[in-house]
Amino acid sequence: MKIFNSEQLRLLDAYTIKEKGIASVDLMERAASVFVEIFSEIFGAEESVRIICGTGNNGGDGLAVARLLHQKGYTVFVDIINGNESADFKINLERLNQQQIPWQYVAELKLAPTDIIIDAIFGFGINRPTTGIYQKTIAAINESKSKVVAIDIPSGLFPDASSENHSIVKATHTISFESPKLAFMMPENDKWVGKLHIAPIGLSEQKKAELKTDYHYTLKADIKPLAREQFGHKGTFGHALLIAGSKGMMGAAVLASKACLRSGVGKITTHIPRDTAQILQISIPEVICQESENKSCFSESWNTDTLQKYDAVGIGPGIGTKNMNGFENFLLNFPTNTPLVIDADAINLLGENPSLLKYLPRNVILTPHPKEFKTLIGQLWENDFEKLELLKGFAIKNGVIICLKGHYTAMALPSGEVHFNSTGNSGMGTAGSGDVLTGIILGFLAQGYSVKEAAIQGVYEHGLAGDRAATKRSERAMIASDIIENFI
Ligand SMILES: NC(=O)C1=CN([C@@H]2O[C@H](COP(=O)(O)OP(=O)(O)OC[C@H]3O[C@@H](n4cnc5c(N)ncnc54)[C@H](O)[C@@H]3O)[C@@H](O)[C@H]2O)[C@@H](O)CC1
Ligand SMILES: Nc1ncnc2c1ncn2[C@@H]1O[C@H](COP(=O)(O)OP(=O)(O)O)[C@@H](O)[C@H]1O
Ligand SMILES: [K+]
Repeated sequence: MKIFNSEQLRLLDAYTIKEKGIASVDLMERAASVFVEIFSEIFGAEESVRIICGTGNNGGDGLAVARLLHQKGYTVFVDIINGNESADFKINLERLNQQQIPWQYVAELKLAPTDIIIDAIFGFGINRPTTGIYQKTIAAINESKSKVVAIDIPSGLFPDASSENHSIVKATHTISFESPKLAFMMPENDKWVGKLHIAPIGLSEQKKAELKTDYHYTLKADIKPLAREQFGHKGTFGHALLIAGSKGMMGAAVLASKACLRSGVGKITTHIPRDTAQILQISIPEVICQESENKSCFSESWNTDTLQKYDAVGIGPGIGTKNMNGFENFLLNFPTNTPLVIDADAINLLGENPSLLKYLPRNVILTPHPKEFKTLIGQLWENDFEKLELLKGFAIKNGVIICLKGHYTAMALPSGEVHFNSTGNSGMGTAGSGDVLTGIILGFLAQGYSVKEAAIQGVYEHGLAGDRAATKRSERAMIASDIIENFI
């Protein structure tokens, strides 16, 4: 799914009205009814609802929502912050009056206790930080004990730029129309957005396909697993090489190897430090163990020919950062066309010696978490929008795919595209989850997925397995092994 900016959403709105010949107020009605459908699945009619509206189209949505909830039997009360009224706002105010739904203009909002507040002050039309009565109202909403449901976007939040230090409504739920806003993908905005729901309102599919954006949100429909050939065998489903582990960190090698096998790969060889094979072999009998001649996981006898025998290579989980020479030697000898996934300490090694970046082969995926990303680029960022620009810049400059892990893992491609992942949960914030991801991506690469498919689909399926694990156990109790067990 594409993520559109506010300008594009306005275009889509206008085009849909023209193409489908529907009045803008009817599109507003559709948005309001989709909102009410989702809202009423979450909250019952016994809960009292106060709807706080601006006077633009977000406020108009609020008025239409008030009327539809009233018709469904909810007790509603509307507060309006006086301002320039949009045409569709005016129509909806008239409709509200016809139904005799109580409302008032507010000068200073004194909130009587209510179960739920619906926030309809500003939508994507916000163009400057909120001040005055708007700021005061937002503060009153945030200080109330009510649950808060934002229409389209929490009021005050900029959809396409950083809103640091602005006054913003703190929503428990955000029901957003048609596509998520870029701001929702940023960890710094988690506290405002709450649980995100996407509500399609039927904007023009043709126009959506035409409009170009760098930003995408991966959903089930975007996932196209490779067909498994009926006559295929372990020799055709790919042979992966994983370089992982060090003394005390063999669990990382175990988790990544097992996840790689579960991803459907034909064979995996796991290259580990000398005298550590027993741990791996007892944990996973299916793995081919290859011990290094030395105590690090880097072999001195590797050359391009030996590495070329594998369909894909993964390096990093649990390797430590002691052997820069070994890593350098590995990269210098790495075959140009073999896909490679680089994780964990291998990323830290690259960060310590950026001159090695030029030796990266063609098909590379890096999977840092934010701390590793900081080490890799050697600088910090002011806010998450700046971090996103740095991520894009890194992918473009180095011609690699880089997956910045987190709640909405961001995958930046050398083309400048960024794909945000929609699956996964906070239960995955547990040691070893990242090793599992490396194993899955490696397995996908070895089976013949392109680097783009392996990154996007690997991250999606990793999150999906994490969501299944959380359902069976709980976000609190699940551990990384549960992600592997729930990969199907
Ligand atoms: N996709 C769509 O295009 C649809 C949009 N709809 C709704 O329309 C909303 C956008 O409506 P509008 O463009 O009318 O804009 P808003 O309702 O978000 O804001 C209204 C106006 O407030 C003013 N404003 C901006 N920042 C301000 C500030 N800090 N202090 C005071 N005034 C400020 C601006 O002039 C802005 O146009 C969406 O978020 C959504 O809720 C829906 O009604 C239907 C379809
Ligand atoms: N709150 C969260 N929501 C969704 N996914 C998460 C969350 N926390 C962690 N994850 C996922 O779990 C994995 C953790 O990786 P990482 O930090 O490298 O762990 P480790 O180093 O312990 O293996 C990443 O894929 C990340 O996207
Ligand atoms: K809003």
